[in-house]
Amino acid sequence: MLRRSVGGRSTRSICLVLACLSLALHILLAIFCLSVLQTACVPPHSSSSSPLHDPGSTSRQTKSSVIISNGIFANNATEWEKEPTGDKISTKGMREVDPGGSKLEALFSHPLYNLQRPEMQEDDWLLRVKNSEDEEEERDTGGEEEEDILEYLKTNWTVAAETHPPWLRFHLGISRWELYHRTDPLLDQVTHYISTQRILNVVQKRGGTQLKLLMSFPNHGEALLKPMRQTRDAETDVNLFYFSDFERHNAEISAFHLDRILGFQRIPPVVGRLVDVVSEIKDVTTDKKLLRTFFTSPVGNTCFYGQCEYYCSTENPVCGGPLALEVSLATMLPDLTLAPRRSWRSPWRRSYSRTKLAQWEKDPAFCDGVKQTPPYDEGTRLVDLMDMAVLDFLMGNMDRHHYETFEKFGNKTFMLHLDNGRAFGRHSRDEPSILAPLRQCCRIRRSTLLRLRLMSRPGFRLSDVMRESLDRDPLAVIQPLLSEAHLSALDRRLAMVLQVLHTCQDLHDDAVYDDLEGHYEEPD
Ligand SMILES: Nc1ncnc2c1ncn2[C@@H]1O[C@H](COP(=O)(O)OP(=O)(O)OP(=O)(O)O)[C@@H](O)[C@H]1O
Ligand SMILES: [Mn+2]
Repeated sequence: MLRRSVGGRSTRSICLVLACLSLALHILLAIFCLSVLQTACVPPHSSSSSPLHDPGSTSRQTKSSVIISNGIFANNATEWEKEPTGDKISTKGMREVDPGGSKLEALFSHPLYNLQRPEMQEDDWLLRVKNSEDEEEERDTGGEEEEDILEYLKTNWTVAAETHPPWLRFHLGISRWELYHRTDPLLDQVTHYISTQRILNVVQKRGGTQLKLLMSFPNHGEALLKPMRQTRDAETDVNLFYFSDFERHNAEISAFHLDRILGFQRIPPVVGRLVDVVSEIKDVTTDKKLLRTFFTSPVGNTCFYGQCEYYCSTENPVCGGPLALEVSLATMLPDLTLAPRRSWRSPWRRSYSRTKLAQWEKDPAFCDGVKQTPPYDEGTRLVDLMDMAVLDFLMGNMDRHHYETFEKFGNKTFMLHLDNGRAFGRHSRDEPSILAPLRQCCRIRRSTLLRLRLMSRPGFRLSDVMRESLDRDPLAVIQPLLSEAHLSALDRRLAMVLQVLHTCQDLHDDAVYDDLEGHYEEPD
């Protein structure tokens, strides 16, 4: 009996020990599984989640890279050079895309987006830190309006760069080849600055045809405001000519994101903001002509219309709801007194007439003449035009009558893609005539071609990376900046661009302008 009870107790304790052991093993197993799962969920580049920040990108150079002839260059690009059309591209030489991860990060981590910059010479920067001689000169030439800014620059350009306000660092970072470096964290700071800083003053901006406001912030920062006039989904009326269409604030924002995704960096940073039409415009403006146009609508919304050529009337008011108004804010470029710009008429400019056709619409060989005409006869200007045609076709922008360049750089520089307000008007129709430059010239930068092909692949799909990029804009919490219909139009149009390029490559040996030729640098 005693023995049985002793035997029973020891069996019970053995069972207890076994149970504890099994429990401990299960807990260990659970901890292990959790940690493995968690690791699998961490995106390939852990990052800050701030808008537009490009994680893991603060270092400007990648390990294996090619230096290229006209200024730009790539890693392991040769793998790509041999590839035919988008759908046939192999994954050779490509970073694996984590199916659950960020496609935008995967795109921006790709070697084609981490091309090594050429070494910058002093005169490749638009502005330079000043010395006392420059200051003297400026005192003599500056206009009254600019004096404040010049005074500010004079006293600040010599101090440590970190103390410069973001807008000034943006200006100081403009180079011969691009407006900003895509991986520069400054981009985040400048958009954050203009989307959050107190608005000190508002005046109407002259030039152009539609209402635009110039907003001033502390530390002399400035931004160009375009207001929301219609809902995101409102498609342009089919009976409206391109030159009568409303400008859209979300088009300005989306164009900036698209330009950056295409790898161009030719549009100044644009960000959305919700402004209070009374406390942030009416109460602070010193523009009496603007102030006179404020009124309260029948439903109690505060509205205004300003003074301009198109749509500045009581019938076309810009209204808060009742006070909040969605706007786009574009970072201002350096003042023209500091960095004069040249405006160029686009060879493929439309006629801006209801009845007349432009020369390029009548002459299929139009490009032959353009190719022989300066500045398109040498350097990268012609391929820059092609890049712009691709950008405009993707976003349906028919309003590219002019483009600008910085005078300082002569013809050896990039083209600014300003004024994108008439883009993204229609998603249900594509406008093939915007691709006329590409179709007629059959010329494209290799780096552009390869990036376009990359974005036609599911892992880097253009609509997906655009959606993700636009989601980082402050206005995305109200409503996505572009509707799904506009996003899928991007994919459809990209396929059309690639088709045109495919045909070009079949017909012409010189269709691809090789900006990626060069020698590999061994990883260090
Ligand atoms: N970010 C910017 N920084 C400095 N200047 C700018 C900026 N954006 C536009 N501008 C200047 O302001 C002018 C007018 O801007 P924009 O072209 O956007 O206006 P618009 O009313 O749409 O013009 P248009 O009627 O000619 O199409 C431009 O030609 C350009 O020179
Ligand atoms: Mn315009």
